[in-house]
Formats: sequence, structure tokens, C-alpha cells
Amino acid sequence: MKAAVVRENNDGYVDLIDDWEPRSLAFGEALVDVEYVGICHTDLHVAAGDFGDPNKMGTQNGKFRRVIGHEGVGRVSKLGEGASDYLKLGDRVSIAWFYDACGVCDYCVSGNETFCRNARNSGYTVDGAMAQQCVVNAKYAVKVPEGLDPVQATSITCAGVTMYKSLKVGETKPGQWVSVHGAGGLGSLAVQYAHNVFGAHVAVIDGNDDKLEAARLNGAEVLVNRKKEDVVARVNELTGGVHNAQVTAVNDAAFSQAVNVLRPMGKLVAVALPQGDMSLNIAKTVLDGIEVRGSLVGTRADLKEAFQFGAEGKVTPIVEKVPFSEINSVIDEMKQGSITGRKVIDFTTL
Ligand SMILES: NC(=O)c1ccc[n+]([C@@H]2O[C@H](COP(=O)([O-])OP(=O)(O)OC[C@H]3O[C@@H](n4cnc5c(N)ncnc54)[C@H](O)[C@@H]3O)[C@@H](O)[C@H]2O)c1
Ligand SMILES: CCCCCCO
Ligand SMILES: [Zn+2]
Ligand SMILES: [Zn+2]
Repeated sequence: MKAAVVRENNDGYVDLIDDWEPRSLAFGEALVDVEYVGICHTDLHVAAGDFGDPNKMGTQNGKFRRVIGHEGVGRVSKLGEGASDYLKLGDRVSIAWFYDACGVCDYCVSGNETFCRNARNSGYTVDGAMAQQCVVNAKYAVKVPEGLDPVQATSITCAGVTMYKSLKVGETKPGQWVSVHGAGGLGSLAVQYAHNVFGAHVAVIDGNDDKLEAARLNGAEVLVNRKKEDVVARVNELTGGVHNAQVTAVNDAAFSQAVNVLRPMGKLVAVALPQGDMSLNIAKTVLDGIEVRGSLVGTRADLKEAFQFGAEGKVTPIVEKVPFSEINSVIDEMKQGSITGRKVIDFTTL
């Protein structure tokens, strides 16, 4: 079978192989025939070894080869022993970054399971969705609701749930101002969840006018092109300062800008993962009571909620189907910042 695996030289691209075979099913696992898989910027980080070499975390056919992908959707085609308590054949399920966890630690039992120290991650510490078949833990594979387009569901599986959760982490309330730094895969959905679900006003910042226009059409009222305007001055001038800033831009500078557009007692919610450290204006942080919070994807409950808003038409991911053979071209486009919404690999035509 076909699969996309991290290259052994971690050059940031993937090898497209056709000798992929999923592992045999352990107790409680199920096999999924993959339909569609979105490419998240995290896949680029993984392929480049930014979080450590994923090929050293698993084997395939005796070689170290990790399948990427964690914005996957597909249908259950085989149930391992014990899986039928949770899934049935034909169920459409998601394959998300949060693959599974221990289920018993303080984080798992308090609604914070994504922070479990034994959590496993699709396309990183376990083989991911970018293959014709993928193994899932039946207890953790969140079902895609009927009525939600499967191609759009891929974007909610990571980008959508991540921003839905991070808006919760930012304690977003109706009528407040939210700034979204980066209008890419995550940012484009942050705009929709913030405006359509949380009832907030949205200011969006990017360097690409097409993405800013897409954000305007999805409810953003303030658009700032970082390459043409002073981000901090414009956002403060037009919003009076935001209540929370959602940083999805893969760029250190965006974090400093985010701090400086917050009104007193504002919250910076860090989501993006550029390599390096965040530099905070100490005086601003202290004198304005600023909070900085990190946010990591979403729990199974968050994903179920995020899907439901999609099924109800409150959010509509911008997606474009792309053939499996073009994965590395999509990686190049994402590096150039030229993708509005998400490119989604189509396994149904293989
Ligand atoms: N914390 C989490 O749970 C989580 C989940 C998913 C993705 N991520 C991370 O979030 C980041 C974004 O992922 P994505 O798939 O949306 O990426 P993307 O490439 O689709 O979008 C990034 C956007 O940032 C814009 N940008 C770059 N520099 C900017 C700047 N200085 N100011 C404003 N915009 C800027 C780019 O033009 C692009 O539109 C990645 O680092 C990814 O690893 C984190
Ligand atoms: C450590 C990387 C976290 C990214 C979540 C899914 O994109
Ligand atoms: Zn992701
Ligand atoms: Zn746990």
C-alpha cells in the first residue's frame, strides 16, 4: 500500500512508498481505510525533525520509517478484539494528533488528557494517517458526525479543534476582541470559530492578501497585512486592544506583536511552534497583568464539539483536494505561505 513517510535525512519532505503494511491489530484497536488527510504545518515540523527524529520512534518492515499525518478521516474496515465496544464496521472516524493516552493519570481524569505524559501522537510517535490504511485505538478515535463533509472534517481534526480549544483557553466571550496572528490552516478556522461560535469581533494579521480576504468573508472585521502596515499600531488603533491574542503564525515576531496588542488583563494563547523562545515585554506583562497560556490541540470532547459546529454549518473549512503524488509540492506551498485554508490528500482515488 501507499504511504508518505518521514525521510531518513529529515530534510522536511516525505518519501512516497508503496510497500506500506499497517501493523497487526492489538486489543482495542481497529483498522481504518483512509479517505482524506489534510497537511498541517506540524507535519512539516515532524518531517524536518524539529521535535526529534520520528523515525527513531518506531519501525516499519525492519526500517525506521514514520508515516506522517494527523488530519485524517476514514472508515473502519476491521475490528480487533475489544474494539466493537466503541466502533462498528463502516464508522467514519478521525485520526488526530491526540492518538491515545494512559486514561488514568491526573491529566486524563481531569479533562486535560492531551497533556498526559504517556499520550501518543499520530504521525509522530505512532504511524499516522497519510497511508491507505491506518490503525487507531477504538476508544480514542472520535467519530465524524453524519452530515459533515469528510474533506472539511479533516481540517477540524487538527486545525479546527486546536483553535476551538485555544479560544476556550483564551476565555473568549461574546462581544470581545480576538486577534488572530496567522491566517493559514489554523488561523482561517480561528476566525470562524471566534466569530460564529464565540460571538467575538476578530482582527486578523497575515502577510498574504488572499488569506486576509478569505478571513474577511468569514467574519473578520479588522485585516492587517504585516508586510504593509504596523501590526501593533493598526490593531490597537482599530480595536482599542484585544482581550485575547491567538498566535498561529510560525514566526517569533508574531508572539511579541501579540503581547503588544493586548488590552490590560489580556491573554496571549500560544499555539504556533516556531523554533526558539518567546521574548515578552516585561513592563507590559507586569503593568497590564498580561497572561501567556499554551494550548495543545483538543481532547476527544473538544473534537466532538468542534465537529458538531462543522456539521451545523457554523464553520466551513476552506479545503482543496490534492492527489497523493503532490504531497511534497503542497509542503513547498505551505513553506511559501501560499495556501489559503488547507490542501487535503485524496486517498479515495488511489
Ligand atoms: N498547539 C497545537 O496544538 C498546534 C496544532 C496544530 C498546529 N500547530 C502549529 O501551529 C502553526 C501553524 O500551523 P498551520 O497549519 O496553520 O500553518 P500554516 O502554514 O497553514 O499557516 C501559518 C500562517 O502564518 C502566517 N505568518 C507567518 N509569519 C507571520 C507573522 N509574522 N505574522 C502573521 N502571520 C504570519 C503565514 O502567512 C501563514 O498563513 C505551526 O507551527 C503548527 O505546528 C500547533
Ligand atoms: C508538538 C507538536 C504539537 C502539534 C499538534 C498538532 O499539529
Ligand atoms: Zn496539526
Ligand atoms: Zn494519562
